[in-house]
Amino acid sequence: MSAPLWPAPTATAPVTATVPLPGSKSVTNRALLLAALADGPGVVRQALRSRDADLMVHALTALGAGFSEERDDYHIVPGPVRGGVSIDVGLAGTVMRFVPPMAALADGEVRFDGDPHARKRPMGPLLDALRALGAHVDNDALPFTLRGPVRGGEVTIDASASSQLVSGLMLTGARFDKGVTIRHAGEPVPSMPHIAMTVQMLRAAGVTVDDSVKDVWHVEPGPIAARDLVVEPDLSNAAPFLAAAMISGGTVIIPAWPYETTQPGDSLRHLLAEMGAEVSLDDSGLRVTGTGAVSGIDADLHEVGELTPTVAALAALAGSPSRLRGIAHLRGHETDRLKALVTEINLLGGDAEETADGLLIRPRALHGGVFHTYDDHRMATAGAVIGLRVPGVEVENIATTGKTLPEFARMWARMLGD
Ligand SMILES: O=C(O)C1=C[C@@H](OP(=O)(O)O)[C@@H](O)[C@H](O)C1
Ligand SMILES: C=C(OP(=O)(O)O)C(=O)O
Repeated sequence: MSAPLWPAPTATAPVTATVPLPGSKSVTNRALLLAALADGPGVVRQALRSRDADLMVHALTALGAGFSEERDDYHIVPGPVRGGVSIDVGLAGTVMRFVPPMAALADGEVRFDGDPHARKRPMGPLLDALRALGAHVDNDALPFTLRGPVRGGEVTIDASASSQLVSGLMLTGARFDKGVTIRHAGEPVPSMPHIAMTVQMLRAAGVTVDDSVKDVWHVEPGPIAARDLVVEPDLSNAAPFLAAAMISGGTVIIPAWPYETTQPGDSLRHLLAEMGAEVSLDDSGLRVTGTGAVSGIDADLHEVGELTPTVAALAALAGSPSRLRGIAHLRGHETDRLKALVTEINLLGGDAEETADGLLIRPRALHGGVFHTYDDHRMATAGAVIGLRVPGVEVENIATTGKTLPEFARMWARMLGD
């Protein structure tokens, strides 16, 4: 049975809206895992509530942590890490890469599996690293069964497919007897701000991390301090809403935009300005005002790959060509995002082309049609962005936004004044 179609609303007037956003997926899932490994009970406030966050809570619960909820706050009581359990990672990169190193602390086997496409996402370098550190793992991708213990020490890993391979080892690293030293060898690691986020959150939990040498990260063994922390809004999920301001010639404000952050979504301030928006940040939040016209862009998105679907949607509506570079690793995301974006933009009459490491998108008038989403939350929001300008776009399976933003369709309607 095919997934239902969501008629994407068109913007009939300039969008003027303030859009508060739920917590960051990346901060939430790091904070939950660190809390489960901490030296006492902790609190994660304004956490994201979504499929990826739920999968993390279920995984950590299976491994022995206690969770109670109060609105969007989680109270976490760590416990000894226990084995003999099965974990569903869904399609969540943060669950499939962050939880196995923790499971290597368990007293028995832990079995991992996920959605059909999760079996295709890169896991091999992480599982090899866990083997090199002492674990037994019976496969090179999902599904696999892992048995510790891991004593820690030095390991070399090719993390060019995903920064999460490094973050995963670091997050549990302090709990290995010998800590962990990770050396990257290979093409450049993508999404470095996400590694900076890992380092920053570990340090905030009292863990000693040395990242002074390029491509080497050392995590000292020791306790992870329990914390009471507030999660920042998800800046990557701000992208489609801010794009709406640009396309419609309106203004969108995202409250509580942090002045300092490791979230890659902060780069939207520069990217959208380059594409023609007026952007300002003050105590009321981030304000983006558009003219209705979008300029094409030549951008290296290697560090901020998860912004690509929105930038590509804007590029498909732009008045000049765009070149998006440094994003070959997006082929291993929720779906092959380069292929998916080219296919769907071109099905609507656009002119997009895949390159070795990115996309070329040239201006061409688009028409309505079905925008397929491949179980990718950011493909769904990209379809919604195009639909604001192009009548008759129907996004397949808008519910896939539940991976990180279950309220997307309602928030979109509210933004448009419905
Ligand atoms: O560590 C994280 O929270 C993330 C790292 C990035 O992964 P890649 O390095 O695989 O791009 C990013 O794209 C993903 O959405 C979240
Ligand atoms: C790549 C992404 O997710 P994941 O955490 O599953 O890797 C994303 O959200 O764009």
